[in-house]
Amino acid sequence: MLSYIGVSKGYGGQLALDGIDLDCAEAATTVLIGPSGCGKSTLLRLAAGLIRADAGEVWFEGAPLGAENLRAARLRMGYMIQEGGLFPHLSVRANVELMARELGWPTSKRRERLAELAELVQLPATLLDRFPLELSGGQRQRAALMRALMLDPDLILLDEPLGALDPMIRVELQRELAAIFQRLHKTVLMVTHDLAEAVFFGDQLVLLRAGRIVQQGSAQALLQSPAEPFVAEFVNAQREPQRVLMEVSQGLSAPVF
Ligand SMILES: Nc1ncnc2c1ncn2[C@@H]1O[C@H](COP(=O)(O)OP(=O)(O)OP(=O)(O)O)[C@@H](O)[C@H]1O
Repeated sequence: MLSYIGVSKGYGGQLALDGIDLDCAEAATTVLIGPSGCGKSTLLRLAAGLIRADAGEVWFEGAPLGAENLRAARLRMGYMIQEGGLFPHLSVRANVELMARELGWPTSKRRERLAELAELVQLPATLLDRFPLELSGGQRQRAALMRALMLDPDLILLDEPLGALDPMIRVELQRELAAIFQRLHKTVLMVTHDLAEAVFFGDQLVLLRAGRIVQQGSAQALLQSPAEPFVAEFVNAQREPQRVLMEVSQGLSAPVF
């Protein structure tokens, strides 16, 4: 569904990604983890076509992403950037409905989808007519998630989607989202700083360091057979590494919080 083939990307002469080869399998969730600045968001931006690789190619649905197919591809992707990226001059409703309006969805269809998504992310209907600055950080994040899901995309790109949520809503939304992704066979590429969340969502975990993939595979492999000392260091730097390890060994039956 989405593949990176020998992808490198630099900003102003500084290499942010260095020869990335990665396959994000269809109907599976791939989670990018790694220290700040290792290139996670850059991988999402490349998939969304916001930036172009200096070397290598990004393939989506069997074709390399390029000027000629980008718009059509983008309509099949939902992308939630870090901090949400809502337009400040538009209400939540207008933000979420933006692309659906542009595509000519009738009002009834837009309203129906909006209500469905508001229920999913537990955003009270009374907040839909507010502007982003009139919401809390967690409410903004939920609105941004609604916008990313509005067109029912095949590929969902999520950059720290649940970071600003309070723990209770976060756990509930994790469960709901994971169930939806699975039920609707969504292909998801997600960034999180939280290893427990990565383990919960990820069919495949990809650990990056300084623009390179250090290890990729199942949570079990990553946690129980680290490819190099850095992997274990990264795991041990988490808030509760033992708990994450224990949950993994018990079969990932529940969110590890
Ligand atoms: N627009 C830009 N101009 C210059 N440098 C950039 C730009 N965007 C990212 N970088 C640099 O590229 C590297 C990778 O950035 P990226 O945002 O992909 O990292 P990240 O892993 O998502 O980090 P974080 O976890 O902190 O969000 C970093 O060193 C960052 O400073």
